[in-house]
Amino acid sequence: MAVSFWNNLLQITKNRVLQQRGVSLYNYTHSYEEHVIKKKLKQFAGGSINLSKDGSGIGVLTLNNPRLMNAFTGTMMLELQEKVTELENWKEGKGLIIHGAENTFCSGSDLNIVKAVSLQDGVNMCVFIQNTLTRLMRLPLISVALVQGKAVGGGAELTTACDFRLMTPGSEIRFVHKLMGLVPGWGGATRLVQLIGSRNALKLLSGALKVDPERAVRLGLAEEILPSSDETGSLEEACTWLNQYTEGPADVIQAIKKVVIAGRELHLEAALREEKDIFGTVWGGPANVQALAQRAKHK
Ligand SMILES: CCCC(=O)SCCNC(=O)CCNC(=O)[C@H](O)C(C)(C)COP(=O)(O)OP(=O)(O)OC[C@H]1O[C@@H](n2cnc3c(N)ncnc32)[C@H](O)[C@@H]1OP(=O)(O)O
Repeated sequence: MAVSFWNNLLQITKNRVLQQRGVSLYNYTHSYEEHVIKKKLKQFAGGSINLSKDGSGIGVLTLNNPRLMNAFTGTMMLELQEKVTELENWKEGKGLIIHGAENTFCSGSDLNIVKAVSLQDGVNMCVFIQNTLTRLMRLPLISVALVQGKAVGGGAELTTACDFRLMTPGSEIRFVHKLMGLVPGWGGATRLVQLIGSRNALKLLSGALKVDPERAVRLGLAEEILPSSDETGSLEEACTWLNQYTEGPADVIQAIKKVVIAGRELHLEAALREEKDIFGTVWGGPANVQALAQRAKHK
């Protein structure tokens, strides 16, 4: 009885800590020191991560390294962390679309890094980006990966850190890790299992299968296949798709995403408590007061 009480308390505390923004799963006891790996990542420069935020609360994050099919260089990993921090603090934000420049999504880690770094640095880079993608997944924004062209390796992993995936005709998601003698390390395997179940995840990873849009929809990995395959058209279509979920005040949309994160990540009792706390942030708020004053009916 006493043991289960303490275990429960430990679990709740752990979950609370993990839910806090910017808190890493790893620290120096895991031989992980963020400032050391950041210095290393600076040595692998190239490409950029661009963020544009519009007045309606939709952000567009562009992976921009088209010469290498938008592979992640070290400086892009650093920039992604900065943009995630900016998005965590975006009070007016409601939604986020992640896409790649020049009509392809992302080919994972820059292979020049993979070739150059030691085992310890490789693992620490993996920790760095896993932390960033965990924070991305927990953003209080509704996020969409717009998959055009190819999402390969770490690029496939990145798609799983978004709430939804929309694919254009002819695009493909492929976990090629096995062919590289690797397994996912950016959190992609864990998230894939949560998204499509362990049997399907095992098939995609062990077969390094090419997942076309039709298969992705069948597996529940993608929501929809967009009609356009051109860059501008598909971005507009992704925005329109997202708008149906982001209509309304930012504080309410953010609260909705937060209760879903709590339900997904916490044990039942902790999730219920968290839900109550989040409820308390919108009760009596402007949107609530206005809806009551208008005697809103929902026919
Ligand atoms: C835990 C992290 C795991 C990882 O992410 S490990 C990395 C996994 N990714 C890969 O192995 C991708 C290797 N690349 C490919 O398979 C193909 O390039 C890919 C993405 C299917 C695209 O094929 P194509 O459309 O035919 O284009 P292509 O091969 O001509 O590529 C254009 C140029 O981009 C380069 N490129 C593509 N992905 C890269 C990468 N990840 N790192 C470094 N360079 C990369 C490619 O070498 C080519 O350059 P070049 O024209 O030969 O000089």
